[in-house]
Amino acid sequence: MEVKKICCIGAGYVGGPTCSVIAYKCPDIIVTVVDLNKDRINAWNSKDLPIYEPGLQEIVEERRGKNLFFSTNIDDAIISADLIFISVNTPTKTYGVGKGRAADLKYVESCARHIAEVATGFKIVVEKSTVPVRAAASISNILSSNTKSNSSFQVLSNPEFLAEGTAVTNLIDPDRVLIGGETSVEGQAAIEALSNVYSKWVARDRIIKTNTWSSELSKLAANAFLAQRISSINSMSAICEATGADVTEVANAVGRDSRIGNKFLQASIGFGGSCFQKDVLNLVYLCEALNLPEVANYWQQVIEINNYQRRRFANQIIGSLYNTVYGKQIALLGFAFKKDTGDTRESSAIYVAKYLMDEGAHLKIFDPKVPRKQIITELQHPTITDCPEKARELIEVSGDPYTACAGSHAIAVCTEWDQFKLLDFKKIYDSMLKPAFVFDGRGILPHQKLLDIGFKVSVIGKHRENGGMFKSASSNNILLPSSRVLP
Ligand SMILES: NC(=O)C1=CN([C@@H]2O[C@H](COP(=O)(O)OP(=O)(O)OC[C@H]3O[C@@H](n4cnc5c(N)ncnc54)[C@H](O)[C@@H]3O)[C@@H](O)[C@H]2O)C=CC1
Ligand SMILES: O=C(O)[C@H]1O[C@H](OP(=O)(O)OP(=O)(O)OC[C@H]2O[C@@H](n3ccc(=O)[nH]c3=O)[C@H](O)[C@@H]2O)[C@H](O)[C@@H](O)[C@@H]1O
Repeated sequence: MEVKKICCIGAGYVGGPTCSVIAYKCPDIIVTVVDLNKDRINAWNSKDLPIYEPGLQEIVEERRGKNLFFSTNIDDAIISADLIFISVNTPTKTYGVGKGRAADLKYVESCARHIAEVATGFKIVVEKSTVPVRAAASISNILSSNTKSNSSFQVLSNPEFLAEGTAVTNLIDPDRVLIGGETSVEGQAAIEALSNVYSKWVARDRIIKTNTWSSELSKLAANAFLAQRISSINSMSAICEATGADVTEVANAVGRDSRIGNKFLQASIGFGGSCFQKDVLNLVYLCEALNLPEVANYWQQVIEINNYQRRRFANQIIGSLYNTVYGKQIALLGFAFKKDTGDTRESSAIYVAKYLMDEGAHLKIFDPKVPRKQIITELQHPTITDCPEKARELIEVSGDPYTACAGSHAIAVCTEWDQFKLLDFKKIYDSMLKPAFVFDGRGILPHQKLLDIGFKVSVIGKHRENGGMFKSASSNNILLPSSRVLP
């Protein structure tokens, strides 16, 4: 079977870029991305796309109106498609059984019911969303229980591995494309049909074909392994700060072992983003449901270290500012969960801000891509504060980094935006209260230059000595106090 028309339900961070790239690489396929959210669809049809991804605007503008369409007419798109991607959100459940851990599949289920209701003829339904193992069985079940006499379905798993900020390059040149399906003849034919779409631009040997459950589990496993690496290096950063080691040197030495590899070893204030925490928790819940408590505990530790790292960074700031930040002004540089995106979902900056606000600090926040309203909404969320009015009084969103830093006691770098490396730090130093502190939670700033200017600098994973006070190799500028004294 040849796929000629694709419908994608869910015009989010995955559905939008993935289908734009399919439309770009397959001009003969008509791709329609649909969503219940009118504003989002309007934005996809405008100059201001709803998400920022380098290179995406050009691709959308090249194909939109030709073979790429964004619409709220979900029924029509389902009816005319040969292949339907389900690319809706699968957040952590906030209610009922599995609250705080299990994936909430209500949006996936509602898509399956919608497809069953309106589809006619044969459709390949592709699970693009990240789901627990065996979710495809539920989709199949809903589809087959509601099938009209003239419709039939094959369900595939085709998880997405793109990372935000590099979505377009990841989609154009993926490490692999994973397609899981039934081992039956019909299942294999459906796998082949989807594989033929990707093979228009992805080498055949990069398209991995597996059974459905392996595909679903591989997605959770990949995110768990990536998150585990970050928690591993962050756990090392704590040891580095308490000894004479430097986490950058350790990461380099460890990563040069080709069996380990050098990627994803950047110590930080903890991983953020909509998926790592959600998917690891999803895995933990799955293990518990499968009565595998030891495995569940193992993966739970990845989350515990991440929470610890966020808290540790905030505690370092508070400790260094003479154990109180009450009424003090702290500039947060960066609020997105990583550079090159405006996405703040589960950003570690939110938690650092929360811990500082809990101590009464005033925050001046600057991020090059996150709108002011979004920052305020995140910090007034009920999971972050029980008093939104008070939180509002403690937050000021600045339009540029210099305004954020002026009059501050300290700067905390929360996101690794390249532009922060090139700031005029002398100008910033002159505008701050003294002693002027910098807490580099991403290890990106020119530290020696900052020390030479007169800043007190603390870098995640860099050595503290003499009762926890830092000394630079070439200056006497004393940095972070810590809670412990070296033996
Ligand atoms: N954000 C990322 O970088 C990645 C996300 N994923 C996975 O992809 C899935 C989607 O994630 P995002 O795109 O980030 O989510 P998102 O929240 O940005 O987009 C999901 C969209 O689905 C729409 N939607 C929900 N139910 C619907 C329904 N019944 N009919 C029509 N539209 C509906 C929502 O309105 C929303 O616009 C999740 O399972 C996520 O875990 C996988 C890889 C990367
Ligand atoms: O399923 C998903 O949603 C996606 O999750 C991640 O992508 P993403 O969250 O967009 O971004 P990453 O580059 O993985 O960064 C995640 C977080 O880890 C942090 N990080 C990353 C790398 C590192 O060395 N250190 C570190 O702290 C980042 O700053 C960020 O907060 C995975 O990289 C993608 O493969 C996956 O498809």
